[in-house]
This record gives sequence, C-alpha cells and structure tokens, in this order.
Amino acid sequence: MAVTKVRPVHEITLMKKVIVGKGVVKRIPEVLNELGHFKNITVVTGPNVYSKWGKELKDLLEDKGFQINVEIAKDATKDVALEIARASEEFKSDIIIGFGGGKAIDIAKYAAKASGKEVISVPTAASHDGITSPFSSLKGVNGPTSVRAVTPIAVIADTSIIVKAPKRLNLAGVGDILGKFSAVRDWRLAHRLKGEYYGSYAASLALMSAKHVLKYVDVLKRMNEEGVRILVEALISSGVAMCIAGSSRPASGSEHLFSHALDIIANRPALHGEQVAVGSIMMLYLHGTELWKKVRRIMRILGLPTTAKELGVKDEHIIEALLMAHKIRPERYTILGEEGLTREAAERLAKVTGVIDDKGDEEGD
Ligand SMILES: NC(=O)C1=CN([C@@H]2O[C@H](COP(=O)(O)OP(=O)(O)OC[C@H]3O[C@@H](n4cnc5c(N)ncnc54)[C@H](OP(=O)(O)O)[C@@H]3O)[C@@H](O)[C@H]2O)C=CC1
Ligand SMILES: O=C(CO)COP(=O)(O)O
Ligand SMILES: [Zn+2]
Repeated sequence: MAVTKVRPVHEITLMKKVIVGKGVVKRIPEVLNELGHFKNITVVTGPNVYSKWGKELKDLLEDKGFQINVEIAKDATKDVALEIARASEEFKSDIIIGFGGGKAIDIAKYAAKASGKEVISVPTAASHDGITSPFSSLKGVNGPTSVRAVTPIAVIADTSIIVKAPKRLNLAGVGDILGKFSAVRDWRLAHRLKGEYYGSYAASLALMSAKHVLKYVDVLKRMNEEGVRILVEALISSGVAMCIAGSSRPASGSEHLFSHALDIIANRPALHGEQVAVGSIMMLYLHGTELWKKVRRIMRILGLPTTAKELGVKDEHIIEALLMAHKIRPERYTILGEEGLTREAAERLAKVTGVIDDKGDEEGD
C-alpha cells in the first residue's frame, strides 16, 4: 500500500488585505500607504485593459504622488515575466501591481517573485482564480507550467470595472470554478492510488466555491454587480485553497490538463474558464458521477459553451486534446491515468457527453 506523503513544512502565506466593491480601485493609494513605504510602482497590464482603464489608473496613482512605470505584457511566458522583472528593477520599483486578466496577473506575480518584490492583484475581469493564488501559469513548450510565484499582499477587485468586462469573460470565471468538481476528485484519486499529499481543508474550500456558484445561477446569469461580487468571492476563496494546499491541486486537475492541451492544439483556443468547464463535464463523466449532467445543464442555462462548436474549435481538436492531456503534467495523477485515453475512448467520451457531434445526448438530461 502506498505511503501517504505529508508536507514536512506547512508554510501558508495569505493576503493581508482584500477589498471587493464598487469603485474600490480608488483605494489603491490608501492600501499602498497602509502596507508599506511604496513610492515607485510598476503596473503590469495587457494591451486591451491598458487602452480601456490604464490611463485612469496611472493618473489616479500619479495624482497621489506615486511614480508609475507601465509594462504591457502580451504573452504569459517566463521570458516575458523576467524581462518585466528587469525593467521593474531598472525603474527601482518598490512594488508591482498586476492589473488585468489572468495573464497580466500571472506575469505580475512571477515578475514580483523574480525581483523580490510584493505584488498587488487588481483584476479587471472575474475570469480566473489566479486573482489570489501564489502560482503563475506560464507557457512552456509542453503547455503551461504552474510555477510558484508570490501570494499578492492585497487584492483590490473593483466590481464597477469588472461588471463592464465582456460578459463572456466573467462567465469564464464561473467555468473555472465549476472545474473544481473534477479537480478535487482527481486530487482525492491521486491520494488514494499514489499516496499523494491531500489536504482535505483545501479540497473542501475549493469544492465550496464550486457549490456556491451552483446556488446562485440566476444572479450569475445576469452577471450584474451582485453576480460579479459572488463570483469574485468564489474565485478568491478558490485561490486561498491553492495557498493552503501549497499547490494548484485543489483547483486544477484533468479538466485543466485538457484545457492546457487544447491551448496547444487549437488554432484559436477559447477562454481558459470555458475550456476548463467543458473539460470538467467530460472528466466528471469519467469519474462516474452523474454530476456531469448537472454541470452541463447549469452551463447551458448560463450561456457557457458546452460543445466543440460553441467553443469554436474542431471536433478533432477535442479528441487530440483528450489524447494529449495526461502528458501535459505527468507528475499530476488524474482520472486520465498514466497512459491516457485510447482514441476510441476519447471519441466515445466526447460523444457521450455531447461535446462533439453525438448520439450521446441520449445519456444527457
Ligand atoms: N495562476 C493561477 O493560479 C491561475 C492562472 N490562470 C491563467 O489565467 C489565464 C486566463 O485568464 P483570462 O483572464 O481568461 O485570460 P487573459 O488574461 O488572456 O484575458 C483575456 C482577454 O480579456 C481581456 N480583458 C481583461 N479584462 C478586461 C476588461 N475589463 N475589459 C475588456 N477586456 C478585458 C484581456 O485583455 P489584455 O489583452 O489587455 O490582457 C484579454 O484580451 C490563463 O493563462 C490561465 O492559465 C487561470 C487560473 C488560475
Ligand atoms: O488555472 C488554474 C486554476 O484554476 C491553475 O492551474 P494550473 O496549475 O493548471 O496552471
Ligand atoms: Zn483555471
């Protein structure tokens, strides 16, 4: 019988401050002054976000006497993050702010780690749970690797900015959260079969965020301020689960491996959270729970894609991604096993769950 691995040292770093609400971006100067002596600030953002909100943030900070260096990152790679870390050191930055979607925040967190600085997370969309996690998903040759970065010292989620983000982006955040149903099952399986360390508190916390969004489908469908607030809280809580677990295990299992594989295979992949949720439908089916039907039904109600066509990818890309998924992070044992699926099994899985053209809807609800 496998011996369960324990974590010899259990070091958990959490945020010092979380502010969620309307117009709270205006409180960044106050938070900066409260948490340290920060004068020079590097803001890491993306091109779209910068054109929409960048000037406003820059003006706000400069008006309060901060020196601002803006770095616009287009790609979430280690090289880009290290380049930004260097630019931030040249600017003599005291702190980094990640302002944007998941990629900008991931780069900011890794650049902060590389330059030995703190980071503040200011999400402009509720599209991912990297808002609070201490990890960055950075692209490598075999898909993204989850690398340890730093836990943001503060999270400032301005719901009046997030509510104006494209609805599709915020719905993708619900998709990322739905992925926890399969991620936690994978983690438990790895514990049982491989003796991998399993943190039941972190697992429960991640699961709770997923159950929470199921309770609020109506308000999430509208994705108004209230919906955004509920979603942001669930994302924060799932990020905290990663802080407690010391890895992205509670938040990322076979459904994420499928999504990472699809990012490599599809010419124009869909959003992270959309792909994760479609992956979760299929992985929950493999786990042998009827929950896959409920997750799919909720996704349809919300307007999340549930098929290859709706994701905008080819049926064949889904099959290829299912075949590649187990190779993305071989050390992370999941329901896909060490050998992965056969082509026949992958086709059957995608058809039965209705992800590709199917007769499989017979099994659905
Ligand atoms: N580290 C972790 O623990 C986690 C990391 N992730 C990672 O996060 C990424 C997914 O995040 P996601 O946000 O979906 O992807 P992106 O960061 O790529 O953002 C998607 C698009 O939305 C745009 N955008 C963001 N906010 C707004 C806004 N308010 N209005 C208009 N457009 C906006 C971005 O603009 P722009 O071009 O300006 O950036 C970008 O074009 C993946 O790389 C994933 O691996 C996901 C979960 C957890
Ligand atoms: O996306 C994530 C959690 O939602 C992070 O997962 P990865 O560890 O797969 O990059
Ligand atoms: Zn994710």
